[in-house]
Amino acid sequence: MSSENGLPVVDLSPFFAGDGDEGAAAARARAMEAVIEACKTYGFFRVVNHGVPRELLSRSLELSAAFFALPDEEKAKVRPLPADATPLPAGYHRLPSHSPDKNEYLLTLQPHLGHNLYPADPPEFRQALEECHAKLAQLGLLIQEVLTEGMGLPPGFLRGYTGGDRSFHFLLALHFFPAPTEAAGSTSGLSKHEDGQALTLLFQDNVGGLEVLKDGQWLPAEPDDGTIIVNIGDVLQVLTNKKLKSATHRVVSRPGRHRHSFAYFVNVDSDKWIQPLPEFTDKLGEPPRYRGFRFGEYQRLRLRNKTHPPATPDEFYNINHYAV
Ligand SMILES: O=C(O)CCC(=O)C(=O)O
Ligand SMILES: [Fe+2]
Repeated sequence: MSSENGLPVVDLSPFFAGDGDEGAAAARARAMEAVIEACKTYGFFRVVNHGVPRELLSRSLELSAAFFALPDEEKAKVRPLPADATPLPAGYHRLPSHSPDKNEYLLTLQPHLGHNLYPADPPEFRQALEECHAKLAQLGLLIQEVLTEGMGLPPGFLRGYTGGDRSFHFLLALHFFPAPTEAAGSTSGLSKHEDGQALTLLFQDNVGGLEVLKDGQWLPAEPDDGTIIVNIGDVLQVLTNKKLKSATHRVVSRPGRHRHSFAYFVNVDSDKWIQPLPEFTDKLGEPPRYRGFRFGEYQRLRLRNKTHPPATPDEFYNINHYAV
């Protein structure tokens, strides 16, 4: 594992090498170990040779920037259905003006579910979004298998939480507004938070601003073209009783710079019961650090953070709601 730009870097090429490839098994074991180590210490890592074409990442970011540069009335045409009409509100969202977070985003669910609303302009955006869903879903599955094996769980175990019909994996194309000059360094593009799902895959343009909390310090997760950043979400932190870390992160906007990123969330079936697994509690003689909960309930609470933002980020719902 090398460490570049702060975050550990893991080369996934051994997982794409044929079985007959000499040394592939040993290289896979080393990569798996690097992933687990990164998830225990940072909760974040960067992947290279991940199987998602670099060209798709840059094309998607450019098309997304073209969409968000449209006048507000154009973007508003991609208006989401009411929150209770779809599992998650697919479409264009601008956060309420009193929100501490200054960003807007387009949310899409897995295209085959038929819930998505796509912008008409730019016309190529829809295809890029659909390709991102397909490729990022594959990468998500690969990383889940690596984590499953690396944590000593039976094959397919994590996929059992995330792979069912009611899994609403979602992709956010995000646009962060420039920070006002007088508030440089203080205005937040996205307040500090942990992701609520199983895993997040992220890529960004060259502006920067994503920061990860590690040992009490904010560590910049600088742009590095063609790489994808992976982070653990709350569900994996709870299942592993905090062996894997759902790290706190934020986006600090920069004066005069518009920032674009894509975040793909490997989601959990809403009816799944989430609680620390016996492998990481009873079998180790350690008490559970969380009480169990239905994932759908947590997801609803988290969604309220966006639709009804509290006055201060410290009042956001997070996984401590279930801590014991
Ligand atoms: O845009 C980024 O770099 C991070 C986005 C993020 O943390 C989120 O959407 O949860
Ligand atoms: Fe996040």
